[in-house]
Amino acid sequence: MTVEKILTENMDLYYGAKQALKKISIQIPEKKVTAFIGPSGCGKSTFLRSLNRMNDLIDGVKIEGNILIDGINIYDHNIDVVTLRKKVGMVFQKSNPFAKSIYENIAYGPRINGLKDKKQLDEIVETALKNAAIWDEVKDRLGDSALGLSGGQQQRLCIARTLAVNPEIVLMDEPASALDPLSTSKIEELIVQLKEKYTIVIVTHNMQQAARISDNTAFFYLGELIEYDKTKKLFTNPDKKQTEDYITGRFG
Ligand SMILES: Nc1ncnc2c1ncn2[C@@H]1O[C@H](COP(=O)(O)OP(=O)(O)OP(=O)(O)O)[C@@H](O)[C@H]1O
Repeated sequence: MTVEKILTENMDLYYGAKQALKKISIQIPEKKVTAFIGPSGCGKSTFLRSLNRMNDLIDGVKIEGNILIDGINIYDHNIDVVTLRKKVGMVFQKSNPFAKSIYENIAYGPRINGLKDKKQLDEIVETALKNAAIWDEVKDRLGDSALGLSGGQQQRLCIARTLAVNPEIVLMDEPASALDPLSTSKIEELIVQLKEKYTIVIVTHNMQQAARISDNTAFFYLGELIEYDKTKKLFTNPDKKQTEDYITGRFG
């Protein structure tokens, strides 16, 4: 049975006077990978960022409609955004490790949440690095700078850093687009493993990637959600002509 984790109803988003998202209604299931695809500028990242209120940081953004996570409207006035962002973590296109050791990158989040016990921190660091499939590559050099890792390793480190604060949802904005094919396939394998424990929502420009790793795919175009279905169905037998034109490479 699939359990709904995220639900939006008639969500509109404006940057000043410009409407970037129009009446987005979607149900995103728990512990699955959901991919957002569509041409550049169609609103995928904007929508993704709305799911942990990252757009709050941009002046002039206005949101209407509902965004519910576990049935709770995340834009309610009594929502604590810091707690929300712990529950809904985010990984960006460009890996952004801190200029600190590998260990400190992972321990940072739990520490600012008040954890001081060295043994517990060690355990969290190890588990997060294992869950992000990078432990074996770094276990003998946890004290080295994270900046000495390869691009693909840095991205898995950033995923580990996100996992270390125990999120339930991980939002990923083109997490592999800056990586070589081998690192990309490692990230893809990792994403498929992560859905055992986490709800994953990923923006990708790469349709093959969406087809390989996601359970459900949403196709956005000009700020609208055109079609949303099981990935297999959407890529083999889409209902809408615009979806078909996009996935067959006729535009975008
Ligand atoms: N901070 C901002 N201020 C004003 N307009 C913005 C801002 N961020 C995005 N937009 C606009 O909102 C629309 C949607 O952009 P968004 O980045 O969400 O699209 P996208 O589908 O993720 O594109 P890409 O695939 O190129 O990243 C675009 O027209 C963009 O110019």
